[in-house]
Amino acid sequence: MISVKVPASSANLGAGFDCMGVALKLYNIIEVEEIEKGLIITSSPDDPSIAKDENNLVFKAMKTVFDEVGWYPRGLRINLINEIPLTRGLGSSAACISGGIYAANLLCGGKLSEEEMIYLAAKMEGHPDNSTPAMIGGLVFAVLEDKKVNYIKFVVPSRLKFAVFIPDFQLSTEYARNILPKYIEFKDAVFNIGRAALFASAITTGNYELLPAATQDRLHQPYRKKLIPDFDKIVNLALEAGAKGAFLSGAGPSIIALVDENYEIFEQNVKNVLASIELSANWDFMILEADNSGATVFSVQSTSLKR
Ligand SMILES: Nc1ncnc2c1ncn2[C@@H]1O[C@H](COP(=O)(O)OP(=O)(O)O)[C@@H](O)[C@H]1O
Ligand SMILES: N[C@@H](CCOP(=O)(O)O)C(=O)O
Repeated sequence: MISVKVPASSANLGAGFDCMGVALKLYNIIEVEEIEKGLIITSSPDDPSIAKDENNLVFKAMKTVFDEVGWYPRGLRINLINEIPLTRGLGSSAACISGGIYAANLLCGGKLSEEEMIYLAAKMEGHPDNSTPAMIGGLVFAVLEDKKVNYIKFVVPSRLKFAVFIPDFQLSTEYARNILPKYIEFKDAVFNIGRAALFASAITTGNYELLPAATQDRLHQPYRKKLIPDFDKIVNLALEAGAKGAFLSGAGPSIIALVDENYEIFEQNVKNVLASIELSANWDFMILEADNSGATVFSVQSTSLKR
């Protein structure tokens, strides 16, 4: 049995739609084992949206590796231990895809390079900003090309924290992508380009005072916030509590805020306000650090199956 640990991820990071994302210390564990025959899939906690057949996202990701290398197990047992909330904008799908590809590559003897795995995952997900940090960790600037992903990984210092606000309702990424406009005004494109560049410079040089300006967006949040009634209240709450920027996590509905070393004061301020304001949904709140490792082998136990 091979066990792989794969992190959650928060994509876009404000202005960097489809090209910036960070891995977070919140994990799924994917356990895989070759068996004599058949496909057995279990998950905990179980969730009706998690398929237990060949439609399962982890299995589909594993199959892309088997198809790529031309090797197939006789049968497969997959056990999923899920900490990443599903369909909340925290990269649960990317964790399945990158974790499944990473696990399958281990199962077939490591035939794919890291670059090939990164590309396979981004191609399957459709954008590289979740799957790449889920695979390699860190805060990643990434662009999906025809046959590869061009990326830079930045190792995030522990002084930068990520406050995550998670509501009790789901918003599928597919739906949240379909509502985006096909065309935007030139000035909105220019607005985002500048802030994405400013974000990359501010985060890598530690100029966190620039982050509130650098995390503003006109490409996706103005459209998606209409689906999240408490969006403005939560963003303003975080900024007033001292966050260095607050914005939609991925396609939402979760909201994420950047917090520096004064995070304990921030946390207390947020908890006080969350308990007192009227909101349309119940919101969980946690402060996470960035994960700088990505998908890793959690454990390997020798399998009983002899070829
Ligand atoms: N642990 C999991 N096991 C199997 N499938 C999963 C798991 N987590 C997510 N998925 C699949 O991914 C879908 C959610 O993907 P998506 O809408 O992109 O949400 P997110 O913002 O969490 O990535 C779920 O409906 C399910 O099909
Ligand atoms: N760039 C994507 C990111 C989706 O992230 P997820 O965690 O919500 O799947 C988008 O904004 O659609």
